[in-house]
Amino acid sequence: SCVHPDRPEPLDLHLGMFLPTLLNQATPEQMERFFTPAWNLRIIGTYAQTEMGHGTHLRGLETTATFDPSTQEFVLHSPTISSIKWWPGGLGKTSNHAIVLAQLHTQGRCHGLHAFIVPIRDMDTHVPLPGVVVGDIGPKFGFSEVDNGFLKLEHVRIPLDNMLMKFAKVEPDGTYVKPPSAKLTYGMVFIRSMIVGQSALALAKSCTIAIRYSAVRHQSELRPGEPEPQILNYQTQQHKLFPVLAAAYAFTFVGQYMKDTYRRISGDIHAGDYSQLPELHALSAGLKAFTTWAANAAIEVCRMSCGGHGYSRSSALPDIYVEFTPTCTYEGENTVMMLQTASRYLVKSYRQASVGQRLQGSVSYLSEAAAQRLRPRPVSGGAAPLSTQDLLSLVHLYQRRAASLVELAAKSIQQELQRGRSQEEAWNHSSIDLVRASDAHCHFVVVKLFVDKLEQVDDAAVKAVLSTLALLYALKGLADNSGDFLQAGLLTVPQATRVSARIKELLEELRPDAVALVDAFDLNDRKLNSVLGRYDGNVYEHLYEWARQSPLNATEVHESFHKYLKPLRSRL
Ligand SMILES: CCCCCCCC(=O)SCCNC(=O)CCNC(=O)[C@H](O)C(C)(C)COP(=O)(O)OP(=O)(O)OC[C@H]1O[C@@H](n2cnc3c(N)ncnc32)[C@H](O)[C@@H]1OP(=O)(O)O
Ligand SMILES: Cc1cc2nc3c(=O)[nH]c(=O)nc-3n(C[C@H](O)[C@H](O)[C@H](O)COP(=O)(O)OP(=O)(O)OC[C@H]3O[C@@H](n4cnc5c(N)ncnc54)[C@H](O)[C@@H]3O)c2cc1C
Repeated sequence: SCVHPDRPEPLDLHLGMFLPTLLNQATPEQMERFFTPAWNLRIIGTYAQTEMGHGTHLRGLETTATFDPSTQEFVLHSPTISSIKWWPGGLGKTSNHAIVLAQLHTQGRCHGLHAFIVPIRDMDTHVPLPGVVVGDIGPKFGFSEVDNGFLKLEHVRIPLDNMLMKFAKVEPDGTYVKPPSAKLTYGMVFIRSMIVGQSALALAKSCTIAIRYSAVRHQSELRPGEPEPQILNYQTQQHKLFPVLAAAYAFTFVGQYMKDTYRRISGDIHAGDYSQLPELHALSAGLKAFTTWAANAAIEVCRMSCGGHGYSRSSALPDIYVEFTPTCTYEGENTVMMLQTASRYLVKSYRQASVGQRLQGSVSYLSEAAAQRLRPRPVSGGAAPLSTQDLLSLVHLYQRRAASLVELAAKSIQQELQRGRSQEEAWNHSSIDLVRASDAHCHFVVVKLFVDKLEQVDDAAVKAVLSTLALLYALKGLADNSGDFLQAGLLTVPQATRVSARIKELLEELRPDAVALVDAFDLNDRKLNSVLGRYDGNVYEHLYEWARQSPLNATEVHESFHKYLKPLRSRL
């Protein structure tokens, strides 16, 4: 539950990053010395990587760890104001240790970022240790339950074996031993993989609340003289909420896939096979960005679809938004993650496929596209016939859109180079296309995984309704991104018109099952914590009860009347 907290907590980083980083990067001796007491909450730790001046650019982090062979110690230091560690969760007041990422200096050379366990508070008194200046960074957009903190280290000494040495090592004489792969020290793949499941949970909660409320809320007049209809009967309300419902199912399946893939590949890595790490990094970075951006926007759609009561904290939707939205920033800012997937994986794979290499994994379609490019194009050149009913043909359409946008980005870089720009400038001047390519690749992966999952469903009725959701997810994505498909020659204007008509039919088909489909998430009232989303639908009575509990209603006449209003009146 540590990486799927219902509400942010000060121990999230201890459970979600400090312990997993020890598991991934500590030696057996260090596990003994640190993991056991950390598991028993004697040691409470955080993951202190980001500094005031750098969060994204890891190579730019300034904190130093300089090895002193005369005392067999590292000296940890924050050399500048911008090097002060800034943001780590639980750092301000809760943690007594931190895994500090610092530039390792030994024998006069810098060997880049490595992880060090630094005690920061006395284990008994909790007073900051000598050379440690630590505190909370102040109020934030949300996460008020978490003491995100700052940490300034003033020549703090720690023993040699406080550096996490499962991969890289420093010998007692200061000799640096390289890790088997420089990429192993990056980490963060675990949390990014878990965040995909968090996106699914945020969507499931939000659409459960909004769809249940839309089934009990009656408003306006559909047919003159008839009773006010459920707002869920309005086509616009269905058009807002049913694609979110479909995405909640889609991301649930992607979250499971991401977790399984993380487990499989990290197992290989522990066995010394690093070959799949690039795929895991690219997939976790891209899907973390894709699903959090989509979920972030969808939570707001759900809130606004509940009208005024959606803006009340009683709906829980404001809290879901405030707690979810930083996932677009932390654990790798989304744009940067999309660029990683494109530049470090998709374009590299495109170039390998272009010289005939057979690709594996989620980019195997780029080999197919490369082979296609070598075959003579059909004279018609037009878009293939479009079936708005056949899921496999829609998966293929998404695959071709992704291949087309990866090619467009790769060609943009080529054109920029031909204009005489440097490598770096050529990439920067193609970064909008690179992000679009990553987005299209991730979208294809999500649609494909959704359709693949249907093959595992035995119950015919369940398979039918999930297929309707998958169709809606795929066609809505097609409609929302019709420009990409039209530009790639994968869609014609008449076909786009048919897609819009089919979406309306699907909304109508889903209407009878909508409430059952959110009940199927099985999110109990305690977990939802929402008056609007109550399972019993008894909203108004509980809304009134909730309001009466407001602290402002503790007295009939609030003290502000006597303190401010009355004196003000007497002066007018
Ligand atoms: C409960 C939990 C709540 C969560 C609270 C939030 C916690 C946090 O936010 S912790 C801090 C998160 N911070 C980040 O994620 C930092 C994001 N920035 C980065 O990851 C890096 O700066 C990055 C990747 C963008 C660029 O790094 P840089 O050193 O320039 O690497 P770059 O040159 O792009 O790539 C070098 C190689 O490493 C690979 N690589 C990069 N990152 C990774 C990784 N994480 N894993 C594996 N490989 C990686 C690249 O694919 C590339 O491989 P190749 O050489 O084969 O192409
Ligand atoms: C709630 C919360 C909790 C956090 N918890 C932790 C924690 O526990 N531990 C920890 O170490 N950190 C933590 N962080 C910090 C977080 O990891 C960083 O904020 C995040 O990595 C983004 O880095 P930054 O803040 O420097 O933003 P920047 O990288 O400065 O981003 C600002 C803008 O610059 C753009 N940009 C940056 N680089 C590039 C590029 N190469 N190409 C194109 N555009 C670029 C970004 O897209 C963005 O639009 C937390 C942050 C938040 C909000």
